Parts: sequence; structure tokens; C-alpha cells
Amino acid sequence: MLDATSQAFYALGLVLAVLFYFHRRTNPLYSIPSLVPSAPLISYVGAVIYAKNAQKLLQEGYEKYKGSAFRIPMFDRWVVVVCGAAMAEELRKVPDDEMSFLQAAEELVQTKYTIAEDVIHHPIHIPVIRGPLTRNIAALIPDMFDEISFATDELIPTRGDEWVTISAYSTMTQLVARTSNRVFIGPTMCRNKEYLDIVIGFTTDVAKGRLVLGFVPPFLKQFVGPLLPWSRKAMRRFRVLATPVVIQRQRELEEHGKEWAEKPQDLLTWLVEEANAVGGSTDLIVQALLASNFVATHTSSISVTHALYHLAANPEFVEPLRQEIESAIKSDGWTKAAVGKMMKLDSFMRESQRMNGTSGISVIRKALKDVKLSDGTVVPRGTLCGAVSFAMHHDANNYADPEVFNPFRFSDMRAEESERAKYQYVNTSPEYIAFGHGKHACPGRFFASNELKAILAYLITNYDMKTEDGRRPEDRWLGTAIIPNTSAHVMFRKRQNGSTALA
Ligand code: HEM
Repeated sequence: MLDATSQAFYALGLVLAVLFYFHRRTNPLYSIPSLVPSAPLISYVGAVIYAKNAQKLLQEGYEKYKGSAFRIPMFDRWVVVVCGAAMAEELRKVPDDEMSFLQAAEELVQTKYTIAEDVIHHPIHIPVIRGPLTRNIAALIPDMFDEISFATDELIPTRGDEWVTISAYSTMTQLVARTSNRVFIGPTMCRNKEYLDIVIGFTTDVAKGRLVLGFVPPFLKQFVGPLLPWSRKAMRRFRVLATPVVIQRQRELEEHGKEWAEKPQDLLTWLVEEANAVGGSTDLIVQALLASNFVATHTSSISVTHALYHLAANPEFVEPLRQEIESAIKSDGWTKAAVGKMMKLDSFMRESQRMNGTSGISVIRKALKDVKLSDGTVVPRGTLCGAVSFAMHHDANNYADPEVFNPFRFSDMRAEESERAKYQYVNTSPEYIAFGHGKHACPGRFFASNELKAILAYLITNYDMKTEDGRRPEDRWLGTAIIPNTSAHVMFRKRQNGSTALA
């Protein structure tokens, strides 16, 4: 016979099992199919399987559930992913009060703990990126070209007509960080080694924090989050460098007032103005500067490295691009107008992002209430949701010969006047979600498109490039993230008749 304590213990166990059984039977999440084991605890095995095989599983799920949805396991949650263009379109149309992009980003990146709390509550950098930064690209481009020229001389140290071998990913990351920061904060800081070290390393700092919090159950995150050291240390170092620069700019703007003819046109000025408008502190501006670097640097470095690998492994694509770029520069100089004329280069970037991209999932949202999709799937309140991107970008129903890198696929399509805007690099569509889609599609994509095309245009006109073995280095998937080979090298040779002069 069992004693009273044991009886109570077993009774409690039975009640919990019954409650758990009903929870799973009634929670619509569990009627959404999963490709990996989803029973309690065993789902952690599923999360390991997914982390190691995300590309394969997303492809398998996409093919099996196109027009519908399936769920994938993270260590701390399930994520529902919809498959196919019609479903991606449906997802982007769900109103903000039913599905939130910001809350999804907050949960996925755990921004409160991995970036900084104030800037998450008052993201002043988002209206600035969407507004003045995008509106003023034409004014910023000459400085960006100037920095690209200055930085490449240092980062790609060629001599005469000899080939030099450089580490591609780290060089592209430096080049992107310097070019962006030239117009974020100015020429002194953008060349400061420690500043660059912090802004480039910050993505890894955030990723480490995310990784740890990914293993922590939701109710414990609030205790573990504040203990994570990496981002806090980076923010401390960043404050030491950036705060005096921010204070100086605040002072100058105040002294000179609205009519200041020499007012620096850069992200810092616009962040100070936005902070003034909403009563934000100096420290909020500092945080917003680092947050801007976080959203801009990593995605752009990945994208330009993907494109560089395509170029270096396929020298036959270079000549038509060179002709187009040189003719645009000849007529318009190193300007936004010239970059706008580079339709083949634009197509090259879009195709590179279609083929490779930065993530297997896009259009991330969090359900704020139970949301019923047209196929009958109910995404329960509190669940993260997204659309399968990589597999959709490789679907033969969307793109002819999807596994072939066809650099001028989109410029050929743009030859039709009516299709001019539709297939531009920055344009999102239900079949092209590399920048997200809809209201929350990346607001920095206009800046990124100009910056990355400027970098490639400069490299193409000034260097010959090749990979060491003639092949394109393979990408790596880290969970859902797609990373170009970070240890591969590209060989550069300065063109003796290249158009280095920045007119
Ligand atoms: C090629 C480079 C880039 C890629 C591939 C990229 C991609 C993305 C994607 C996929 C999203 C989420 C959209 C969604 O899920 O619906 C996003 C959001 C965002 N991106 Fe980018 N991005 C790039 C460059 C940049 C740059 C250079 C900036 C800033 C100058 C930037 C600023 C942002 C911001 C602020 C958000 C959040 C938008 C919001 O909160 O509504 N991005 N980006």
C-alpha cells in the first residue's frame, strides 16, 4: 500500500498529465505539422536536429506544405513558418494589432538584454533611417565613394600588377563598416580602429547573448538577461568613444541653430534632431548609433561578400558590368545618378541575394491574438511566425532555372518599360522577401542598395578578381542564418588602366 504522501504525489502527477494532455489537444499550435519530434522534452532533440539541418528541413517543409504552414523548433519556442508566395503575401497583410514585427524582433534577438533597453523602447534610429538617411542618399554618395577609395587602398594592398590574396569576409566587413560610418558619424571615427572593432564585433556580442537566452525558458530570461556580459561591455566601450562626439554635435547644432549652412549631413545630425524632437537623452543617441550599426553592418557585409564570391568565381560576368559602370560614371561621375543607371549591377545584387541571402526565413511576426490563416492554420497568440524565404527563392515556379546564377535575370526583365521598378534590387514582392515584405520591410534597403552597388562598382572598375581555385566558396547555414564562407580568400590585382580617379 502507498502512504498518503506517495498517493498525493501520484495524484498530482496524474492531474498534471491530464492538464498537459488537454493543453496540447486544445492548443492549435500542436495541430500544425512538425517535421521533427515534437513530444515534450523530445522536442529539444528536434531543436538540435533543426539547428544542424535548417536548410534541408525548411526545403522539405516548403515542398510538403506549400500553400500552408508547418512549425520548427527552437530551444525555447516553436516558430510557425508559412510556405509559398500567397502565404507570404497573406502574412504581410495581417494588421499590426494582430501580428507585430517589432515584438517578434524583440523576442528573437532579445534586444532588451542584447542591445540596450532605452533604444528598444524609443527606437529613434528607425524613423531616421526611413526618413532623412534615405532621402539624402544622393548627398551622401560622394563621401561614401571617397571612403571606399581610401579604405580599399589600405585593405587591399596591391603592388604594381601583382595579385594580392585577401580574406574576403573580414575585408568586406571592414569596408562596409567604414563606408557606412563615414556617413553615420564622420571621417575621424569611421577610421578609428577601436570604434570599428566595437561596431563590427557587436553582432557577435549580440549573437552570444541570443544563443544563451535561447536555452533559457521565457520566465527565467528576465533574470539571466541582465547578467549577460558581452553587449554590456561593448556598449560601455562604445559610450567612452561616442559620447564626446555626440555631445559636441549637440552643442554645435544648438549654437548654430536651424540656419547652419555647414550643418553636417549625416546620421548623427539626424539622430540628434530626432532625439531633440522626442526629448531623448545623449545616451539614447549613443545607443541608437550602435543599434544602427547593428542592423546595417552584418546584413550588408554578408550580402556584398556573397556578391563578391559570385564575381570572383565567374570573371565572365565582369566585362558587361564594367562597361555599364564605366559608361554611367563617365556621364554622371561617382554619384547616385550614376549608381541608378547601373541596372545590370542592380540585377546582379538582386540575383545574388535570391541565390544566397541572409536568412532561410523572413517576414517575421509575433501573433498578438489567435490568427486564423486562409488555409485554416491557427497561429496561437504569443507564437512567432515567418515565411520560408530561401526555398521560395529557389522554387522553379517563381524563377526559371532557379539553381542557375543568372546575373542579368532581373535587368533582362526590367528591359520592359512596365517592369522597370518591379525587379529592382530594393523591391520586395510575395516571391522576393530577402528584405522582408510589406510595411516592415527593411527601411535601410535603399541605403544598402546604393552602398553595396557603390562598393562593387568601385571594385569592378579598379580590380581584377578571382578565387584561389576558380570555384565559389560555399555558404554555411548557422541555424536559420546563411553565412558566406568566412575563411575564404579572394585574389585582387589592380587594373593599370582602371578608373580610380574620383571625378
Ligand atoms: C543588404 C543588406 C540588408 C538586408 C538583407 C536587410 C534585411 C532586413 C530584413 C529581412 C529585415 C526584416 C524585415 C521583415 O522581416 O519584414 C530588416 C529590418 C530592418 N533593417 Fe535591414 N537589411 C539590410 C541592410 C540594412 C541597413 C543598411 C540598414 C540601416 C541603414 C537596415 C535597417 C533595418 C531596420 C531599422 C530594420 C527594422 C525595421 C522595423 O523595425 O520596422 N537594414 N532588414
